[in-house]
Amino acid sequence: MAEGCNHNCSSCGESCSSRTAPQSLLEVPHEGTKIKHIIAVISGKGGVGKSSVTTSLAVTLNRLGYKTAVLDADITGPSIPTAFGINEEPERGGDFLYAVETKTGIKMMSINLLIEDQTAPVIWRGPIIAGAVKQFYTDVVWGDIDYMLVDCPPGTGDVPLTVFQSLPVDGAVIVTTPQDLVSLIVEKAVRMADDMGIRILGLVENMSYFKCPDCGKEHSIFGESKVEEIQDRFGIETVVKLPIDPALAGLMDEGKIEDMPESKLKEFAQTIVGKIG
Ligand SMILES: Nc1ncnc2c1ncn2[C@@H]1O[C@H](COP(=O)(O)OP(=O)(O)OP(=O)(O)O)[C@@H](O)[C@H]1O
Repeated sequence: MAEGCNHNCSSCGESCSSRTAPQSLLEVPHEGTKIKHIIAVISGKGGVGKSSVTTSLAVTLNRLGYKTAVLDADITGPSIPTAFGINEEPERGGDFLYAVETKTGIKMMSINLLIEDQTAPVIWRGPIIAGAVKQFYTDVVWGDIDYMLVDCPPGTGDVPLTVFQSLPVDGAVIVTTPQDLVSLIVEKAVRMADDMGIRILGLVENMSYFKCPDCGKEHSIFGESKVEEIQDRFGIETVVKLPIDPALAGLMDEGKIEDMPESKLKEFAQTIVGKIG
């Protein structure tokens, strides 16, 4: 048994013959950070509107009265600061950073706030990227947060894996679009979460339909919705279909996502909050 053993194997890194539990890989946040719940936002593939959904969900949770934060873990394609219209450098204090605050009080951290030229590509290998994501959790003072949303890069690579292993994630929201391959793509995301012991809180089918502003008829631009099929197949109870909304895309581009009108995400957010408890 290791010297000074406190019998808590999960927090001990010693290679010890008396080990009764594996070492926890969970990172420890800064002492100035108190986060109650963490939700990872994932997608099987890129361009489905994951960042758009993350920021809209953050705005919705914030409006519901929860202290909300967004950790932009999409290191090579960060778009969270743009959506909030923020390009200020975070305040530094010793060897840590303070999360920046949007105009409505959402806390945020992104690699784009730390690089001088925001158009320069971040060309880092997987382990460095994963390290940066961990540091956004450990070396950033987030303050008191009810819900932190983690915008993961698309796919099932290093970063979602790091987020699931290193952060105390309560569950994941999967973002998808209606298309033939969606079932396969969602299955990958569901299985990754399952394998890591992370529960799926809900599924967002983004750009599900377009509602004609003249006649009100709904058109399935990218194909028929696959939501019901996915619900049955994977047992995901909470789903929402979001329309193609050019005005929302405009708000994202202009950095005014906080001016978005109330959306179907409100009910969705209330349901997942109820699930987390
Ligand atoms: N419901 C929507 N209606 C109209 N445009 C949308 C909608 N959702 C997202 N978009 C637009 O689609 C583009 C891609 O969205 P976004 O950046 O959120 O995707 P993403 O899944 O995060 O991409 P990636 O994973 O590749 O970083 C953006 O220009 C965004 O404004």
